[in-house]
Amino acid sequence: MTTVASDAEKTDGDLVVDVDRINKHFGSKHVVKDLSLQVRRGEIFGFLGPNGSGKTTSIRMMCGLLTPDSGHGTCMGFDIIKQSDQIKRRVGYMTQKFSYWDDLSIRENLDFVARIYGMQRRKEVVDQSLEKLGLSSRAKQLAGSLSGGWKQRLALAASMLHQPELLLLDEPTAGVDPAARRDFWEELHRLAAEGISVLVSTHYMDEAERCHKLAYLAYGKLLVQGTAAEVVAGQGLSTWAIYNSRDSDIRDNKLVGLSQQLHEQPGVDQLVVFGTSLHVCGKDAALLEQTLRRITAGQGLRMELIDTSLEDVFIYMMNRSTDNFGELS
Ligand SMILES: Nc1ncnc2c1ncn2[C@@H]1O[C@H](COP(=O)(O)OP(=O)(O)OP(=O)(O)O)[C@@H](O)[C@H]1O
Repeated sequence: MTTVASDAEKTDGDLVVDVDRINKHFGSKHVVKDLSLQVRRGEIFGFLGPNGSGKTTSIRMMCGLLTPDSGHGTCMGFDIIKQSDQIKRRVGYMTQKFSYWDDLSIRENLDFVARIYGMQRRKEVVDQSLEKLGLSSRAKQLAGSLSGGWKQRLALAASMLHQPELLLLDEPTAGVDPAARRDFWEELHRLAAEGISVLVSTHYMDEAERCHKLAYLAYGKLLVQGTAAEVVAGQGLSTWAIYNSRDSDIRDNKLVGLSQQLHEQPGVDQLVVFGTSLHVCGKDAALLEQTLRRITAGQGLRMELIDTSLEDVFIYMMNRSTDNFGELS
């Protein structure tokens, strides 16, 4: 695992999550393997990785919602194994499958959640929540008639009602349109600025780029962690974009043919068509350039060295971990 984060200037008092070599099995399946990770106060920490790579299980263990088989750690200063009750009270959990009552209004839904928590001064708490999450104007609207984005906002309000210090968001915006996703993330950053820490699992690259830090898991192993820029730099990939010189060539599928030609050529580690360009990545920058110049010569193509994107890196890591599955399992 590559750790590329540098946090020397921070003190340990900032740590909200600090786990050391935690493991989880489900039956014979080793789902999380020796996970060590630290999350700081006010940090939005994103978990990425293929389906079933252990993101949700990791997040749940770090917050005392699931007991690790081995390893140890703290969450908000409490022991994740012995003091899970104290942790649970301070955590807000929003899952993809947040259930609200369609035939209750936003206000009634929040009031219901406040009753479940046994909260005092419910009206005041609900009013504050409506105000804080910009839901006041729709307080009387039935939850069932809300768009996906507003439903997510309601789910966030419900998970924040008891004023948790740490939020767990499990693919919170799956199926929500980009504009609503952007609003949701602005809200998360406002909360983080107030000192609330957020652990979020996602498959969306735009969301990954909005996290302060990222962890990439595959087959239960943490492969890399750090800021988006650190994660990209850590893989040391060189990336070229190749375009058709003429728009008419797009219809000829020239790039698909080129992709086949480049497959398994020296220096070429990855080929991905991105819209009207082909992204070609490789670890050995000089060899990659040599190969590209040789193969594209005289084909009427334009090529340009570009910044490697987070998406290029994640695809690369995913393919690599699949190749190394035997070694990782
Ligand atoms: N309660 C459980 N009992 C048995 N197996 C489980 C349980 N929870 C998770 N698993 C298995 O553990 C593995 C990791 O699951 P997990 O939900 O942590 O992955 P994930 O990375 O969050 O996946 P996704 O992106 O699909 O949400 C999967 O193979 C899953 O089927």
